[in-house]
Amino acid sequence: MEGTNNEEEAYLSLQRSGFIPDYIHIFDLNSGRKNLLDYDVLLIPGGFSAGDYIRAGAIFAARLRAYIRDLQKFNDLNRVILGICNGFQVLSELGMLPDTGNKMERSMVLAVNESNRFECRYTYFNYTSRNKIFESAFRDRIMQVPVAHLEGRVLFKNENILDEVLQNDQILFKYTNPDGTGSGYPWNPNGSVMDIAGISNENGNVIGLMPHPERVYYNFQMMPDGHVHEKGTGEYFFKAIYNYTKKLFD
Ligand SMILES: NC(=O)CC[C@H](N)C(=O)O
Repeated sequence: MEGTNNEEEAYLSLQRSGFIPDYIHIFDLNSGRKNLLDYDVLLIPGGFSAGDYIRAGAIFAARLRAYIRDLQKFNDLNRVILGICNGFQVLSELGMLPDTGNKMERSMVLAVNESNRFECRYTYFNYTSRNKIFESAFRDRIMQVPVAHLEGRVLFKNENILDEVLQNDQILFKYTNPDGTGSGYPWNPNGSVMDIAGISNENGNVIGLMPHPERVYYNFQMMPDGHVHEKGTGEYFFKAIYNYTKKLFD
């Protein structure tokens, strides 16, 4: 969509992980030239869709709502729907995240960062979930990953939603300091509740995260921090999705 600006890194990351990617513009859906259901994975990339007017992701989500049946079908087929940064904002606007109880009701927001400014720098996350897609790639690892957003502060509509999210093991990625012993600003760049950097739906196939693994596919894109990074965080991330998706067809 107009204002998206991370599609190329996303495309290349998918391609390098084994996928055969394709760009789909919202106009391709409007004209019927492309159909979401012809694909096995949908990635909504980062950017400033519609200039972040109203709220980041709100206009993109309103326009995607025309294809909500296809998105639901995608979901029913267990196919991965991934939203990175602006894509995460879109999925939460659509009610596809955290979607506790599978009702597709909007129950979270990505509010303006507590610092009230755009935060663009490296952060770290740790992985504490048992989500089947990322379990082997990330279990007990602290990963470095960049963020770049103004509206990244995860807030749930009420305590019940947070409780359900916790019960269902939907928190995938949490910001942490580099040794995994705590967080707080600046390690949590936005003030997200429980240091949330990324979550999934109840079933685990719809995933949203604020950090950008597609910007660190290679280890030379990682910030030198005294640790040996054999691979970029993005390679682990996208290959995990590729391996999961491939299994759906085996
Ligand atoms: N990198 C991004 O996708 C940014 C998302 C959105 N424009 C924000 O600033 O919050």
